[in-house]
Amino acid sequence: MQQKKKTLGEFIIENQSEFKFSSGELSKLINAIRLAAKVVNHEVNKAGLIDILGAAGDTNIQGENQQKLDVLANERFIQTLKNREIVCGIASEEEDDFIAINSLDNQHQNKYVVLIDPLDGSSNIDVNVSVGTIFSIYRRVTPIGSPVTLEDFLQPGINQVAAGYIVYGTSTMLVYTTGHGVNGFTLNPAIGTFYLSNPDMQFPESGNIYSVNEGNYIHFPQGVKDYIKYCQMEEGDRPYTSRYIGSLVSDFHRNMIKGGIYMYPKSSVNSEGKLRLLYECNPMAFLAEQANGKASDGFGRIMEIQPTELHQRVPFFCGSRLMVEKAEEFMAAGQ
Ligand SMILES: O=P(O)(O)OC[C@H]1O[C@](O)(COP(=O)(O)O)[C@@H](O)[C@@H]1O
Ligand SMILES: [Mg+2]
Ligand SMILES: [Mg+2]
Repeated sequence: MQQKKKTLGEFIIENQSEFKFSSGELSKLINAIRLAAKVVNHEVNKAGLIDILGAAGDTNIQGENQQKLDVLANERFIQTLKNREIVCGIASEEEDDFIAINSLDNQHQNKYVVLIDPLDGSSNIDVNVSVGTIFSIYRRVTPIGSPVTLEDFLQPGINQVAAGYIVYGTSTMLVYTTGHGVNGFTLNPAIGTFYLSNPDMQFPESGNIYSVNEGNYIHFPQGVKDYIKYCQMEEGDRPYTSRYIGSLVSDFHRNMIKGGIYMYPKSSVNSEGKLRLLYECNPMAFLAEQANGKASDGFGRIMEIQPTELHQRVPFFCGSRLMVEKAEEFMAAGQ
C-alpha cells in the first residue's frame, strides 16, 4: 500500500515545473531541509537516552534560556544548508543576526534566503510532548553576486516562495507549500523516507477547538477575553473545546486537520505578543492561507505586515477562516 504513495523526493521533482524558469535551486533547498529534518528527528527520538535534554546554559536574543535541543537543531539545519551551498543567507531564532553564506567559489550566486525556528515548542522538549521546526523561504531582493543584506530578510510574508514545518510527534511529518496548496508527508522511520500521506490539506471553514494559553487571561485585551467567553458559551455549536499543547506547530497541525483557532495575543505583559513574525507567524500564515484558513494580528493580514526587525513579535490569530473572522470582530468591538 505505502509503496503506491508518492515519496517527497518524487513530489519535489514532479512539482518543479510549477516554477517558471525553474533552475532546480528551490527543489535542492527543500531536499536539504528534508535531510536536516531527518537528522534532527533522529536526535529528538533519542532525547531521553543521550544528554540533549535541559538547558544549554545560554540565552538567545529573545532573552530565552536556550535548550540543548534548540542549539542542536539550529546547528544541524545551518550546517546542512551551508554544506550544500544553496542559500545566500540564513536567519534563525537562535542566532542574533543573519548569517551570510559567502562561499568563495560561487561568488554569492544563490538566490534564496531561509528563515528558521529550528525547534518550536521548546518548553515541551523535556516532557516528551511533540515539538517542531518551522521554515520560510524568500528570493533575495538584492542583486545576485552581491553580499546578502538585512533587506533580503525583512520582506513581507506575501513574498514567500515556500514555507513549512516539521512536527516531531507520534509520527514525524513534513508539511509545506510553494504557493500551490499544502501537502503533508509522513516519515517511514524504518527506511528514512517521507511519503505523501496528506495531499492537499485544507482547514475546515470552521471548527470547535480554540487554542490559547488561558493562564494569561487577565492580561489579555478585552476583545480576546470576550472571544474566549464566546467560545465557552452554551449556544449553537458551542461551547468549543479548549486544546493547547504549547507547541505552535502541533496546535496548528491539529487545528488544520480538525478545524480550530490558535491565538497568541498581545497582553499587558507581552506588548506585541510572543511569536516572531519572520520565522513563526509568516510561514504559518502562508500555510494557513494556502489551506483556506486565515492568519491575522487581530486586525489585519499577517502576510502584509512590513517587517522592521529580524526578531520582531506580533499578535497571532490563525486557523479556520470563520473562527479567525469572529475573533477579529471581537477585537474590533473591544477597541
Ligand atoms: O508557554 P506559552 O507562553 O504559552 O508559549 C507557548 C508558545 O511559545 C512557543 O513555544 C514559542 O516557540 P519556541 O519554542 O520556538 O520559542 C510556541 O511554540 C508556543 O505556541
Ligand atoms: Mg517557535
Ligand atoms: Mg524555537
